Amino acid sequence: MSTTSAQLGSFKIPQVENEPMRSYAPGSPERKRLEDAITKMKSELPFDVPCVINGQEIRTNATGKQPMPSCHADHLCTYHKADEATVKRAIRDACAAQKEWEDMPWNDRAAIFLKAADLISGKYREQILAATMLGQGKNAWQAEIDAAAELCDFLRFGVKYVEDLYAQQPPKNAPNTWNRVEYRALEGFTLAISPFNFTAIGGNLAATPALVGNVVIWKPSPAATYSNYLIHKVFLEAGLPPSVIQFVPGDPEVVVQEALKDREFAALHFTGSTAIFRMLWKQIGEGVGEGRYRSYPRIVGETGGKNFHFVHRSADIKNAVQQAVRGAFEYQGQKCSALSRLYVPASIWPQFKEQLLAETAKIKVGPSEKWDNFMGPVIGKPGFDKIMGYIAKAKEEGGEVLCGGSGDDSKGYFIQPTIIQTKDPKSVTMREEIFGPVITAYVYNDDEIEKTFELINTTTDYALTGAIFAQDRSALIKASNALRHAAGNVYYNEKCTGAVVGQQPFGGSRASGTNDKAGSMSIFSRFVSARSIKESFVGLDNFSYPSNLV
Ligand SMILES: NC(=O)c1ccc[n+]([C@@H]2O[C@H](COP(=O)([O-])OP(=O)(O)OC[C@H]3O[C@@H](n4cnc5c(N)ncnc54)[C@H](O)[C@@H]3O)[C@@H](O)[C@H]2O)c1
Ligand SMILES: N[C@@H](CCC=O)C(=O)O
Repeated sequence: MSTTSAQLGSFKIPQVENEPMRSYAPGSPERKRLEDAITKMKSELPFDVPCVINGQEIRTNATGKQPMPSCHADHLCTYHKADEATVKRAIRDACAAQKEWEDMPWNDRAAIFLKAADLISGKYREQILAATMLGQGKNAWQAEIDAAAELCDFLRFGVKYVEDLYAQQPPKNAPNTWNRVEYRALEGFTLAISPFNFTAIGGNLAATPALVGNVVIWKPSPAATYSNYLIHKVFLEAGLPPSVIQFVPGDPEVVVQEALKDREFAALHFTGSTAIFRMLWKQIGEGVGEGRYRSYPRIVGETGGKNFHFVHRSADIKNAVQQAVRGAFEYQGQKCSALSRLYVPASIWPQFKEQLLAETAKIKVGPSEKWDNFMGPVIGKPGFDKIMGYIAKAKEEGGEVLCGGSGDDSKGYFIQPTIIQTKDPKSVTMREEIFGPVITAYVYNDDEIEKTFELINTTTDYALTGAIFAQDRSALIKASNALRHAAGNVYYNEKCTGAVVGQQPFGGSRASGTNDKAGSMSIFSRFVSARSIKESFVGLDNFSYPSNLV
C-alpha cells in the first residue's frame, strides 16, 4: 500500500499573537534601518518585475510602469504584462499542481505560511515597507500597520482560523460508526484580484485560498506591483510549491478575461471598487448560465465604502475631533474604511468645528518618506483628478469648503486635507465614494436624531464602516440599533478605520461587499467544499427492518 503523505501526530499550531508595531521614533534602530532601506531602494530603481509562473520569471514584450506617487517623474518598477498564452499556462500548471498541494498535510501547509510571516516580520520587513512607502505613498507608520503588522497577522491568524475550521466536526456518531467532515479545496483555481491600497490585502487575497489547499492566479494592482512581487517572493522562499500561487501582473482585460473564460475557474477573491466587482459578478453569472464552469464559482468581494461618524451631543468633543482627523486623513483617505460623512449636532458644532479646523491645520502634506508628513500623495493621476473633481462638484452644489480644497500634481499627487460643510445631506460628496482626503460634514438639529439615523442609513448604497460618539449610554444603544445594517464594522467612541486581524473581523454589506470578513474563520469556509465521511465498523447481516417482522 502506498500513501502520498503521513501525519503521525495531532499537531497544535504555535500560539499566535498580533505582530508588535515598531515606533520608528527618532534615534530608534528601526528608523535607521528603514532610512537605509529607502536610500538603497531609491538608488536601485526602477526594478524589473516579471510574471512569476511555476517559480520561473517570464518576461513579455508588453510592459507597464509603476510610478512613484510622491515623484511621478520616477517609477519604482517596470512590470511585464502577462499575455494570453502566459495566463493560460499559469492556469494549466496551477491546476496540475493542485492535487499534490491539497494532499500536503495541513501542518506542512501551515508551516509555510507561518514561516512567510516570520520572513516579513524580520528579514524583509524594511524592504517591503520601503516598497509600500515609495510605490503606494504610505508614510512609515501607515506602511508598518499594513505591510508588516496586518500582513503577518493575516498569515498567522489565518493558520489559527483554518485549524479552528478543520476542528468543526459532527457532534454525533451513531453506535459503531465514525462521522467526519473533510474540508476539501475547490476544484479548479481561485482568481485573486487585489487593490493598490494595502500590501497586506494583496498577500492575503492570494494566501487565504492557498492555505486551505487551493491554487491561485494572483493579479496584483498595477499601482502596487513591486510590493506585491516581493510578497510573492517571500511565499516562495518560505517553501510554497512554485505553481500554487502564480504571480500574474498585466492588463485586467487580458488576465481576468482569460481566467473567467476557463472551465476550471472556481472562485473569485476580489478587493477593489464596487463597479468593477459588479461587472465581474455579471460576467461570472453569464458563465454560470452558459454552463461554462465545472462548479458554481464562489464569489468573495470586499468593495467600496462611504463611512460615517455620528456624533451625539453627549460626545467627548476632543476625542471625536481627533478620531475624525485620523479616520479621514490617514493615508490620504485611501482606505475603504476612511471617514467620509460626518454628522454633528448643531448644539456642539461651533466648538467641534473650531477644534476640527485647528487640528486639521496642523497636518503636514508631502513625500511619504519624510518623517514629519502625516499625509503623503494620492496614488495617481486618475485618482487626483477624480478627487479634485468631487471637490469642484461639491462647490457647484453649494457646499462650503471649510479648509483645503486645493491640490498640486506638478511633482507628486498632493491634495490638502479638505473639509466641506453641506446643507444638503444627500449632496454628491455625501453619497459617492471619493477615496481621497475629503470629508463632508452635515450639521443636524439636536431634536432630529431619528431623521439623522434615517439619513445615514439611506444616503448611500454602501455599508462598510461607521462610528458612534456618545457618552450617554442610551444614546449609544439607540444609535447602534438604528444603524445596525449601515456598517459591517461599527466603532463606539473610536474612529471608523483601523480594524486589526484577530480583533475586529473586517467587511461590510450592501454595496460594500459579500461581508465574508477578512481576518476571520468564516472567510475560509468560502474556499472549501466539505466532504462528509461516514465509516461503519460493523457489517449488516440482514437488509430487512425490525418493523418488517410479523
Ligand atoms: N472593503 C474592503 O475591504 C476594501 C479594502 C481595500 C480597498 N477597497 C476598495 O478598493 C477600491 C480602491 O482600490 P483600487 O483603486 O485598486 O480598486 P479598483 O477597483 O480600481 O482595482 C482593484 C483591482 O481590480 C483590477 N481591475 C481594474 N479594472 C478591472 C477590470 N475591468 N476587470 C478586472 N479587474 C479590474 C485592478 O487592476 C486591481 O487589481 C476602493 O473602492 C476601496 O473602497 C475595499
Ligand atoms: N484594515 C483596514 C481596511 C482596509 C481598507 O482599505 C481598516 O480597517 O482600516
